[in-house]
Amino acid sequence: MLREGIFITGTDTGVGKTQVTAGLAALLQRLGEQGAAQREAAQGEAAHSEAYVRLWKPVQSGAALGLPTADSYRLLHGSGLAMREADIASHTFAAPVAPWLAARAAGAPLQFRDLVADGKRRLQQSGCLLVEGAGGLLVPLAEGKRMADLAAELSLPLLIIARTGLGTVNHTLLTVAYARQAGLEVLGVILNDSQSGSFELSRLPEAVQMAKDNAQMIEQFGDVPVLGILPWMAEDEHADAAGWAAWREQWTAEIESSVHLNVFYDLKNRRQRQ
Ligand SMILES: Nc1ncnc2c1ncn2[C@@H]1O[C@H](COP(=O)(O)OP(=O)(O)OP(=O)(O)O)[C@@H](O)[C@H]1O
Ligand SMILES: C[C@H](N)[C@@H](CCCCCC(=O)O)NC(=O)O
Ligand SMILES: [Mg+2]
Repeated sequence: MLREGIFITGTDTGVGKTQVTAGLAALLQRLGEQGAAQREAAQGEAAHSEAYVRLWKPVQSGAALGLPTADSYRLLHGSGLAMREADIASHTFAAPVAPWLAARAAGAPLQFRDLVADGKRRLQQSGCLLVEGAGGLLVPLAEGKRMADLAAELSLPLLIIARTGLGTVNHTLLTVAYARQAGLEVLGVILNDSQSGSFELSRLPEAVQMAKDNAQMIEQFGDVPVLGILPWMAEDEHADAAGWAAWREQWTAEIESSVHLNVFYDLKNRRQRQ
């Protein structure tokens, strides 16, 4: 059974939360469908589709619904989930700044209790809710509230996305330390090459070695699992449906071969749905 929900945060904005979340959603949904099809074939029943994964971006800033650069758009097309873009993002603001500020600039301040109620309602629906924050854990979200407060209020464990290169060790250890101080469970870290600028560059032996060394230091000094290291693999925001499907296939294959997925499953505490 997948966990009820996971909060995907990052060591910074632009580290690849959206890209990794979209790929994870596509992969976990496919694995859920494959498992169900196998069980149903074994029981001689017809296969039926179910939502094993759902996506939520509580607040996006620097975006407009329907624009290919919006996180909601990239989450939808990158995952291929059967959701509507407007259902993925609860609030969308134009200003490319922290949600608290973007909402104020739009004259529509965010109410933390409404965000929590929205999250609780979504968690009650079937499937694992993958929640993408904006920026990192301490980004201002609502009056007196930061991104970490939403994860804490919803009792969601964290997945931390971080860069692969120099500087990531400090940023990641700071994020882990703050999360634990705030009482948040950290499932693990994924190092994602969001900066190389070319597929080949990320395969350079020195870059690969640095990512591996960084992963080791993060595990040793942060006492936290690094679940995988993902290479540079650019999306094409302007792709058509077939283009997105082809990208998903490549990106999910990369995630499946590079990331330990065990921590996303909870065999003990979940109610049985099948
Ligand atoms: N593995 C990767 N290969 C190539 N490009 C990547 C990769 N990961 C991320 N990118 C690109 O880097 C940019 C930043 O990534 P992304 O938007 O996913 O970051 P984010 O952490 O979600 O940021 P935000 O805080 O704005 O939500 C995007 O243009 C994205 O397509
Ligand atoms: C505009 C960015 N892309 C992002 C908000 C990042 C806020 C970062 C604030 C900070 O840490 O200085 N918005 C979002 O993820 O919807
Ligand atoms: Mg994002």
